[in-house]
Amino acid sequence: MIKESVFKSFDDKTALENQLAERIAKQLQEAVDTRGQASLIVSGGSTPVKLFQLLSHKNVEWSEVYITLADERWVDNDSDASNEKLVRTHLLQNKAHTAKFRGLKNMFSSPEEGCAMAIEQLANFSNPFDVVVLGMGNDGHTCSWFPCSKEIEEALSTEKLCVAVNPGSAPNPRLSLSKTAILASRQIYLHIVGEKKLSVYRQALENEDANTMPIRAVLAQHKTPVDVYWSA
Ligand SMILES: O=C(O)C(O)[C@@H](O)[C@H](O)[C@H](O)COP(=O)(O)O
Repeated sequence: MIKESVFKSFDDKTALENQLAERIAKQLQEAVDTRGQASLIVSGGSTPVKLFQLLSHKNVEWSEVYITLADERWVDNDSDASNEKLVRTHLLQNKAHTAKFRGLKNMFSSPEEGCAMAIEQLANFSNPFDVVVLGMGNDGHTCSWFPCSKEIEEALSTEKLCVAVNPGSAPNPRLSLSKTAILASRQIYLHIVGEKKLSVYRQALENEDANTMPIRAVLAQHKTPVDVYWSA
């Protein structure tokens, strides 16, 4: 059993979202105050929508905040499957509309071909990243580290910041930040909601193999602080 991460439990998702948005905004502004800029890595999926909306209203010097994605589906940016579209619709609004968003999807026809250009997009981001917000799937994936993909070992071992992934169990080829990129951060949050995800999270703590339970690559490490925010 690993115990490196901090587990915060909330009775309802609204309380979780309010506290997490407050904490992220504070950390971003502290980064701007201390180092002149901040970086925020966010995930797609359905879980973070309300969190994005709350964050977009926070008082942060957003024009000094660089934002990118933990992973992206290789679809057009106006597709409903696009994580960039999700971020543009819910996060880059209100006070946050001045943030410097750098997407991972580009004009290349596959994530394999687009990988180098996506890495270039990260050149201005502070190293380490200030805040990373991850989600988790019911198969234990985070980012696009799918246990079913042939690229899983590469995603968890490459020194490169991005990796192309072709998941067998989920639609669309993807481009994902690698484990190396994600762990090069000051703070990681894992944002999960519901009993099913709580049980997957518990399984990940017990399962010794990160290739079959990739979220473990984030949970079972001592380098970067991870706070797990869970609500029923
Ligand atoms: O683009 C994506 O799909 C992701 O970034 C992915 O890692 C996501 O965070 C989980 O699959 C959880 O997704 P839900 O929030 O929809 O459960």
